[in-house]
Amino acid sequence: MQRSIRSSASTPSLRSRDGVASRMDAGGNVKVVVRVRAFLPRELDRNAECLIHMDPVTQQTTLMVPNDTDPANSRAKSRKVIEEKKFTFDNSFWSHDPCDEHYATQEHVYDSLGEEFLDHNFEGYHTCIFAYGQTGSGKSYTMMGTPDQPGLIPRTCEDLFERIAAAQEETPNISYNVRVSYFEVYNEHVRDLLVPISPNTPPYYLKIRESPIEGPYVKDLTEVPVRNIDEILQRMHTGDCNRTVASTKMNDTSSRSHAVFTIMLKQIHHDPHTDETTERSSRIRLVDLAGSERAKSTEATGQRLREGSNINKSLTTLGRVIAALADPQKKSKTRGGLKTSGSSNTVVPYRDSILTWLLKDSLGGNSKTAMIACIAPSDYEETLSTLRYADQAKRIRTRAVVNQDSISAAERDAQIAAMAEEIRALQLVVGDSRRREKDAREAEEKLEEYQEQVKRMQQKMEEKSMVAEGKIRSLEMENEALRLHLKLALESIRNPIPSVAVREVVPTPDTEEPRETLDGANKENESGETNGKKDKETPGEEDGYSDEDDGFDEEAEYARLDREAQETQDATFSLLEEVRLFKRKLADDKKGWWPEGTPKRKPFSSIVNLR
Ligand SMILES: Nc1ncnc2c1ncn2[C@@H]1O[C@H](COP(=O)(O)OP(=O)(O)OP(=O)(O)O)[C@@H](O)[C@H]1O
Repeated sequence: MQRSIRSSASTPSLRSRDGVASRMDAGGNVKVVVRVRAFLPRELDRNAECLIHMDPVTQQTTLMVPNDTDPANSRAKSRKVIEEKKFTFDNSFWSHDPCDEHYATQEHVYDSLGEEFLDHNFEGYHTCIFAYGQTGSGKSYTMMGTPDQPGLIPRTCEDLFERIAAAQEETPNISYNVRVSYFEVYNEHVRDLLVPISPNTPPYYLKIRESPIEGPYVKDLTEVPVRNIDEILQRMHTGDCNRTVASTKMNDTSSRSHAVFTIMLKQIHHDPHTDETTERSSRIRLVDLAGSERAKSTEATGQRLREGSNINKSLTTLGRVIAALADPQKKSKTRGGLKTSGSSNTVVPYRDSILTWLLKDSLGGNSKTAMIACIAPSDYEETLSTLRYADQAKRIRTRAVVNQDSISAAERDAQIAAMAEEIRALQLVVGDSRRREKDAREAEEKLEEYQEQVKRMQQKMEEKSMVAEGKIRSLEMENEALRLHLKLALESIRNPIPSVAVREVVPTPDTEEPRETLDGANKENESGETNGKKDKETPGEEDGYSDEDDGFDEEAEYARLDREAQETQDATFSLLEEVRLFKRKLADDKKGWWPEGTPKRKPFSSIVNLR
C-alpha cells in the first residue's frame, strides 16, 4: 500500500473550541460525486461503447444514447424516449481511461472527498460516505480498492493516524482514542464482521436497538480499540474476508451485502492553564452498498435471487428515503395511504429496511454525508437509474452538529466525585451479594448436615420399629400358646378322662390256663371275693378315680383346679394388657415421628435426594 498520502487538510486542533456543548452547522446538502470505471474484459470482448462523457471543468456528466450494435443495451432500445441526459454533481471522476489527462486515480478520489470529510471528523462532526451503483460498477474498488490501489477506507485510516501523530507532536495535551467496528447487512440481518466465522455453526445475527441520544444502533457489536495504522488495517482486512461475496454474471466477486466500516474518533484536550477538559467525539461511517441490479441482468436463481430481492428491497427503501428527504413537501402528501401535511410531518420510511434504519442519522440527521455514484461505462438503463438516484440525493439536507463537551475543572471534579460515589455504591452491592452468596453457601451446608441427621434418625426408627414388630410377634405367639394351654386345662377339668379297666391274665390251677381279670374295681371285687377283705391301699390308688377311694376329696380337687385356671387366666389377661399398652406406646412413638398427615415414610433413596 502506498504511504505517500499528502494531506492539505487543516491540522487537527481543538483550539477553536468555543466552549459550547455542541455547535450546529448551518446545514448542508449531501455531497454527491460520480465515478465511471474502465471497461472490463467482458465489455472489451463485446466491443462495448462508452456512453459517458465528463466535463472536468463543469463537473457535468453526460449519458449518451447507445448505438444499435451493443446487445447489452437492447432493453434501452425498447424505451419510448431514449435521449442524452446531463447531470451535474459535486465531482465527476473520470476513471475510464488511465491514459486520459483527467483520469481520476484512487488518490484523486481520496484527496477531493476523503480528506475533506476527515477534516470534518477532526472538527467533531459525524460523517458518512456511501458508494452506490449497479453490480460491478466499481463500488468496492472505490471504497476498499486493491493492495496496489487502496481505496477510500484504507486511505482514510492511514491519513487519520498520520494526522494523529502529527497533532500529538504539535500539541501533547490532546489524547486520541480510536475504535473501529465493521458489520454487514445481509438478507435483512446484521452480522458482525470482526467476529471470526466458525465453520459448521449457523451465523449469529445482531439486533438493532434505538437510543434517544445515539439513535438506532447495533446491539453487542464488536468495537475494537486501535492504536496505529497496522492495527486498523488488520481489522479492516479481517472484516473484509468475512464479508459475504459471490460470483454473479455481472461480477466475479460481487458483494452480496451492505458493508458498514465505522471509525469512532475521540479527541480529549486538557488545558493545563485552566484545567479544563474538552472532548470531541466523531463517527466516520464508510459504506459499501451491495449492487443495485435487475434479476434478469444477473441471471440469478435460488439463493442469489433471494439475496438480490433483499438487496433491492433495502436499496428501494433507500431510494424512497432519499426521495422523502430530498423533496419533503412533495412526498409528504401520501405514504402508504397516510396523508401528512408540511415538511415537518413528512414520514420518512427509515424503518422499512435494516439498512435505512441503521443509516437514519447519516441520511437525514446529525451527519455530513457524501454519496459516490459508481457507474459502468456502457449500460444505458442502469447508469440512468443510478444517475437519477444520485441527482435526487443532492437535494438532501442534513443537520450536522459538532459533538463536543467542555468541562471545567470544578465540573470534572464533581463528575469524578459522582463516579467515585457510584463505584462505591456498586462495590457495596458487589460486597453485599458476595456476603449473601456466602450465607447461602453456609445455609446449604447446614441443610445438608440436617438432612444427614434426619437420615440417621429415620434409620434408627426403622431399626426400632423392626425390633418392636418382632417383640409383638413373639408376645402374640406366647399369648396364643397360653390361651391354648388354658383351654386344654379347662377342658381336662370339665371332662376328666375316665379310668380304663386293665385285664390281668391269671393262670387257674385246673386248666393252668391264664385267666383274664379286670384291673381296678373288678379286680378289687374279685380280690374281695377271693380274699374276703379289701386289699391294703397302694400308692397307685391315690390318683383317686375310684369312687370307693376314701382318701380323695373331689370337691377340694375341683376347687384347686378352678383356682389354678383362674390364676392362669388372670396372668394371661395381664399379659394381654401389657401387650396392648406396648402396642399403644409404639403407636404414640410413631405419631411423634410421623405426625398426622405426613405422607408414608419415604424410601431411603428419596430422602437422600430431598433437596
Ligand atoms: N476505477 C476502476 N479502475 C479499474 N478497475 C476498476 C475500477 N472500478 C472497478 N474496477 C474493476 O471492476 C470490477 C468490478 O468492480 P467492483 O467489484 O468494485 O464492483 P462493485 O460495484 O463493488 O460490484 P458488486 O456490487 O457486485 O460488489 C473489479 O474487477 C474492479 O477491479
